[in-house]
Amino acid sequence: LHLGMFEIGKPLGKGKFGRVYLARERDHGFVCALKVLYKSELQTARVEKQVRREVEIQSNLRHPNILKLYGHFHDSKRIFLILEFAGQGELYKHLRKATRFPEWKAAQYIAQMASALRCLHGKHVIHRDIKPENILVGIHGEIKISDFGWSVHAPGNRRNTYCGTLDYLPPEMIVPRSPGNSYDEKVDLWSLGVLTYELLVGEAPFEDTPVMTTRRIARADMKTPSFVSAEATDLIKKVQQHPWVLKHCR
Ligand SMILES: CC(C)CCNC(=O)Cn1cc(-c2ccc3c(-c4nc5ccccc5[nH]4)n[nH]c3c2)cn1
Repeated sequence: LHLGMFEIGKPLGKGKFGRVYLARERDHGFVCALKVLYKSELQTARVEKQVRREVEIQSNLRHPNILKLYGHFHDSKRIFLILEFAGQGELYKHLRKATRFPEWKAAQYIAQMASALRCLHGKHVIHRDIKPENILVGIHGEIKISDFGWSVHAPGNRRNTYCGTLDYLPPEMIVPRSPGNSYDEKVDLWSLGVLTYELLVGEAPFEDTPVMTTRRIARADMKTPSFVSAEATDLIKKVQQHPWVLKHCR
């Protein structure tokens, strides 16, 4: 595998590290998303180990709703990741355009997410960063979880710092808890509840100032608009009321 094998097309987006380009493999015309990471940048940010872990995690996952990492190679300065090309791009762009999705569409997306999470958790991988920005849409409208930058092999502990939106953080990653500070795959289920709400309502359930968001998450203080069906409200509440979640909130 080397760069010369690929024709590089338009930029597809900018991750926290490096850029992603549409690319086509010359010999067979295979279309993919080629992500370029600069070794110097990864060293400065001291994330080489995390990138190696993410590559190892993503390379071993085979699921229609998890973005595939086909392979990787590097030259003196850069690391190249050969990622699956998602034909319909980023989910959050579709969400912002539509404001909110009809229930049949949100329900299909959540079912696909639940299936992908069963696969991840089956391999004791916690994603920890489920949010619309990390979900892509394939050519047939199916969703693809991406960006395992924060995934860890369960059980995780809270010492890993976390940056990014608070909206999706579950209580136990916010509220100081009993010693041991470990949490498990259920953090992704909390985020799945938040994602369900956001797909149906168009904004996150605890969206507020950072301080208020933190407080509202810890109290599971959220209101669901009347246009959300009783069944969907029940599902979101079920995640909030789940004995495991409540136990960890006190
Ligand atoms: C090892 C680690 C640091 C990297 C592994 N994880 C990732 O690279 C996560 N990641 C995936 C992407 C990404 C971004 C955009 C796309 C696209 C895509 N398809 C599009 C269609 C229309 C418009 C925009 C599109 N972007 N397909 N596959 C992608 C993959 C960016 N970062």
